[in-house]
Amino acid sequence: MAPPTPPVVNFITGNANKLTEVKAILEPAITVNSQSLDLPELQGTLEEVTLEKCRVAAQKVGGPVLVEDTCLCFNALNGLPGPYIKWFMQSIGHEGLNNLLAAYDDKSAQAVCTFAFSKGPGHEPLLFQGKTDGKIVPARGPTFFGWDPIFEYEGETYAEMDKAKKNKISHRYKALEKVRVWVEGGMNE
Ligand SMILES: O=c1nc[nH]c2c1ncn2[C@H]1C[C@H](O)[C@@H](COP(=O)(O)OP(=O)(O)OP(=O)(O)O)O1
Ligand SMILES: [Mg+2]
Repeated sequence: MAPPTPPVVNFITGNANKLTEVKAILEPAITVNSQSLDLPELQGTLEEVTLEKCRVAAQKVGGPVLVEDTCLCFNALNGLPGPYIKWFMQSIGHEGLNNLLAAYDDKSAQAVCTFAFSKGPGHEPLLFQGKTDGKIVPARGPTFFGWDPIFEYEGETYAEMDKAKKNKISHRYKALEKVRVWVEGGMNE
């Protein structure tokens, strides 16, 4: 008998680094197809931002979609920049993000990944969240993925870390574990 075909998800993102990690974590158990769409992102809580992103993606694609929104939350700033980290990264960069915490002793932060899956237009998305605690440090390591160089976990920044290691402890890995269990369990609501 032929082996069963793995389930397929359609991951919508404009970020090639995210796609690489999602494939590295889920495949071969789950096949990851992808479409690159630049989705508008609302203001609000991380859950609201991700839910709306997923509704819009389902509408545009006209079928089942998986999307993800990533937040970097500084504890001293009550969770900011949070879902706005992309704009902070683009405008003030690694050094500016460190400077935001200069007035505080508490440099602790949380990386949060929220995936949302919708069966298609009009179907309310389901959320899957993963969090990893770390701290904000001056940049160390290669600079090709976002804030990886300033997020330190157990003595190493995400950027210094071996990719395979990041994909075993990251916010994205923890969220995708929940996605995987749900997909392999038959994707019931
Ligand atoms: O593991 C990560 N390590 C370092 N940086 C990261 C990571 N994951 C996302 N990032 C960056 C990308 C973007 O600057 C912001 C999240 O914004 P976010 O809207 O989720 O990502 P995006 O707009 O690049 O892609 P998408 O098309 O999926 O919305 O944090
Ligand atoms: Mg985005």
